[in-house]
Amino acid sequence: MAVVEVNDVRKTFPGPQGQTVTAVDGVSLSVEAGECLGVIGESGSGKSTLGRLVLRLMEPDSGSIVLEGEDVLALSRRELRRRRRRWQIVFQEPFASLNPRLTIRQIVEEPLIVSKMYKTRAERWKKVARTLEEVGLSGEFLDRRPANLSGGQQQRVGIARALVTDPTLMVLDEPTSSLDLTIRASILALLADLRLSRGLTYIFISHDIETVRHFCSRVLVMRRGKFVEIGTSRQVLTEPREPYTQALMSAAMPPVPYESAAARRDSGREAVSHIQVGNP
Ligand SMILES: Nc1ncnc2c1ncn2[C@@H]1O[C@H](COP(=O)(O)OP(=O)(O)OP(=O)(O)O)[C@@H](O)[C@H]1O
Repeated sequence: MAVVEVNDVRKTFPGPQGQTVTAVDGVSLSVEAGECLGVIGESGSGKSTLGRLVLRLMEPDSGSIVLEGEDVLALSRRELRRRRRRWQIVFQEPFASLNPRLTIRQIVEEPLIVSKMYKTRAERWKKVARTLEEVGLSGEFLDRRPANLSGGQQQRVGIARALVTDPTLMVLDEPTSSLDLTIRASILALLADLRLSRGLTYIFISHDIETVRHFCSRVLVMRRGKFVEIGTSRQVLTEPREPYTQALMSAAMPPVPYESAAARRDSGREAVSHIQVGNP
């Protein structure tokens, strides 16, 4: 079943000199349950705008967006708020996306309050602690504030905040690009494990072609708001049809190694040799 069906979506913004910037220009895509679709393209190609449109965090000018069979654009604000718990986002800059005045417990609890998932605070706090544990943060983090955490820990909180409402779909908007290389690997390993253990569907937005190659089964290439090509990562990133994709690839960075727990189990190795999957 397709979790995401986007058809001919378009979004314009007023530009700085009074002109119109077309950020997303007639893009269509679909994502199957449990799949990870990578979205790549150079800076300004419309990837983040597309990610926000899919979750209706901004309104498209035209097109249709269907999530889990629901016409998202037909939902009232109230209905959308209720459904939001199933469709979440993880942002690029964890610190900027976390309210510095709140404790980690309050930050991760907030989506539960908004979605009215639990009746009592005790139930919510239990769920918050369980979710933080799932992303590798122990109870000692509950009463800390974002500024007292490392970048990797902050992004784990960002992931916990998205995960706490038990979503089916997560848009990951460059979730590791602000992090150091080794920390990046451990966050990617966490995201890969969560996808398998929870059966999550991901839209993974990234500049980093090698990460997308390892992380996603299919990839969509965008240029200046437009769809360039889509296909399996193997096909698009080994034998790209479009010259633009070839050009992107020739500017690509070396790979970030990571290994999911499932891959480690499958290969009979629990410990990871080339990266630290810890709690940076
Ligand atoms: N809120 C906004 N107001 C005006 N213009 C915007 C807004 N958001 C995005 N844009 C413009 O839309 C275009 C696409 O931006 P977008 O951030 O979606 O691209 P991107 O591929 O995600 O880039 P990056 O990789 O740098 O994050 C850019 O020209 C950008 O300047």
